Amino acid sequence: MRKLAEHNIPLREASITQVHSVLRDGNPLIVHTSMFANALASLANPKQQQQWVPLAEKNRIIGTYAQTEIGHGTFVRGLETTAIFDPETKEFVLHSPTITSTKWWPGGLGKTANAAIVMAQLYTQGKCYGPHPFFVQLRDFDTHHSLPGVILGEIGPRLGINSQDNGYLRFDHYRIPRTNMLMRHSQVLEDGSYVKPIHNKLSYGTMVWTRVAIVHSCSKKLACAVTIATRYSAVRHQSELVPGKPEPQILEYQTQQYKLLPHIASVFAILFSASSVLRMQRNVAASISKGNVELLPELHILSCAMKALSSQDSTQGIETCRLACGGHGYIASSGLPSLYTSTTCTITYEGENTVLLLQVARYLIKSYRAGLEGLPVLPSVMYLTAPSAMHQSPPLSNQALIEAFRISSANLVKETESRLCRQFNLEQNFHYAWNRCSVALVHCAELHSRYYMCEKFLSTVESIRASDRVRSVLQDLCRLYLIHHITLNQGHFLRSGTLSGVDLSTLEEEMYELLAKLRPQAVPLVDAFDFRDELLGSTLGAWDGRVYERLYEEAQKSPLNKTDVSKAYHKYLQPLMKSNL
Ligand SMILES: CC/C=C\C/C=C\C/C=C\CCCC(=O)SCCNC(=O)CCNC(=O)[C@H](O)C(C)(C)COP(=O)(O)OP(=O)(O)OC[C@H]1O[C@@H](n2cnc3c(N)ncnc32)[C@H](O)[C@@H]1OP(=O)(O)O
Ligand SMILES: Cc1cc2nc3c(=O)[nH]c(=O)nc-3n(C[C@H](O)[C@H](O)[C@H](O)COP(=O)(O)OP(=O)(O)OC[C@H]3O[C@@H](n4cnc5c(N)ncnc54)[C@H](O)[C@@H]3O)c2cc1C
Repeated sequence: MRKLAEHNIPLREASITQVHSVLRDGNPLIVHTSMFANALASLANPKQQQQWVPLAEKNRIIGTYAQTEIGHGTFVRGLETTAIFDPETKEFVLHSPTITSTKWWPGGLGKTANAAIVMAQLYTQGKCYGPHPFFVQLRDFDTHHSLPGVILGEIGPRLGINSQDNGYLRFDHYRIPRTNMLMRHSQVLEDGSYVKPIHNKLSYGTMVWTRVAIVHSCSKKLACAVTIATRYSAVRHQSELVPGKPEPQILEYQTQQYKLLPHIASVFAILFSASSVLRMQRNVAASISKGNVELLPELHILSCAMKALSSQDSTQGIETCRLACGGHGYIASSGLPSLYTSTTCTITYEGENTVLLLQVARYLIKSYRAGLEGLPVLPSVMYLTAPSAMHQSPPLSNQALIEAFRISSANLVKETESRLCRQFNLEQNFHYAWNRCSVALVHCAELHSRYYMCEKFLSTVESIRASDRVRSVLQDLCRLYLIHHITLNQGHFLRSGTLSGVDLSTLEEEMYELLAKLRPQAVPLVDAFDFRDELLGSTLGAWDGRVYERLYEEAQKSPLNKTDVSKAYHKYLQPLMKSNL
């Protein structure tokens, strides 16, 4: 918090800085500095912002975002917590009517937060208007005791991020003033009448914002992992590449280069996509302020697509980096296990990936059908029904590969839409037909998302003007990324006829050449990420390469090494050894 103040970083921008990496196993303030701060900024009206934002910025109020319940995370419309307006007292009564309505998971809720943005079903004048956000004080601001009518605690140990005190929360007819409903987009007036928003998903805005922040954070986490594994691979010597010759750096092995270099490339692909979505988010936020919500669906879909792809890629990349470090990758002091546990959760939270990809697929199918009917569609999906442009670029050039992605993606959407129609004819029910096609629909969403990411990588690299040599290295890296993802998805390109078997062999050959060409750039590339050793927190990945010394020094800090003979010897081992069991 002191660092944020020193650098004049507003609270709601903290999550896209490295500040939360200071803590190794989750940050109890991350939801306060990200979702809570953003919810106040985007869902509260100006008067409410004046009331709460300064207190949140001074950390008098520490908040969380309490939406998920034990019974429902994905299906937000299914939330059960109620907020019933009482016109007599001009208050909302918050209540948790069932066990499944217990709020479950919010970060920092267990012990840290004294307030929350609570998503609850709004009832007024006897009618339910769906989930809405409310500012709710949970603990006394001086004593930190939970308030009467509020029951809360921590949910217990998790796979990782155990310092984040994820919590549970129940309400027992807990009253809050009417003015605690966040009223920027929709309102309940004093007489209980409801004023609806200009778009009924504006109250989900904090989720959209967080998905964009997650994309950015995934590129940082993956950058940490590739830095550790690449530096280690330059220090580690093992086996013989040529019999009788000295043991080479493991980075000399082609298989090791294949494990690391595509993930170094992936850091850039995710980062450039994150920047593009962030720009769009800022534009949409500005438009919403002027009452224009036209681009909100596009932002929602793009943020779902990029959150899903980046969380999946970074998690897989981090695990590959851990495996690439052999046994030493499994030790906590390598930093890789905690990077993994703090990244794999991004696949689940803020919208489980499969669910988000199905949102993307729904948009693709709707846009494809609209395009066929000649109706207007938004820019990112115009290509689904636009004429093919495959032959305009030199064969297998970067541009041709992007076109191959585009056409294959359009082809897969077309094929899946036909399957959906056939299934609909059999089932006579759209929802059952949709479910029966959902694996294929997820593949459509993944290929569309990959196309977007590849396109952003290429266009960003080509726009670099500062240095020819930097651009040249990044061009090679981008080329490797494109070819790598084509080889991983060969079937789609063969099916669409955009690439032949011979093309794929040629590209594969080029990929192996690129691995060798980029090998000397591997260490400089990760050094350029410029992580301080303190932030990296890794015995394997420190700048000076003193891997073995650091591993040995770190082992000395193990509590078991405080004494030569442990207590357990006297208590258990010695009796066992003497027991003749
Ligand atoms: C270290 C990382 C850095 C920063 C991160 C900060 C903090 C990190 C720590 C922890 C964070 C974790 C926090 C959480 O997890 S909070 C809880 C998050 N929960 C979710 O994300 C729930 C996911 N579910 C949903 O979002 C939705 O319910 C849905 C699945 C997307 C939609 O369900 P569905 O039943 O289909 O839809 P409806 O609700 O009826 O919607 C119909 C219609 O609306 C469109 N839609 C949906 N959402 C939005 C939106 N947000 N904006 C605009 N439009 C939206 C939907 O596409 C559909 O449109 P149609 O035109 O097709 O009808
Ligand atoms: C570390 C962590 C931190 C979190 N922090 C917060 C927080 O601060 N605040 C908060 O409110 N919440 C938080 N959450 C909750 C999180 O947002 C939810 O766990 C997440 O949205 C997934 O919902 P769920 O758990 O209900 O999973 P479910 O939706 O039950 O998913 C289970 C399975 O069902 C599948 N499924 C569900 N619906 C569909 C569908 N329509 N079609 C196809 N398949 C489907 C999913 O793909 C998945 O495989 C956190 C969770 C974690 C793990």
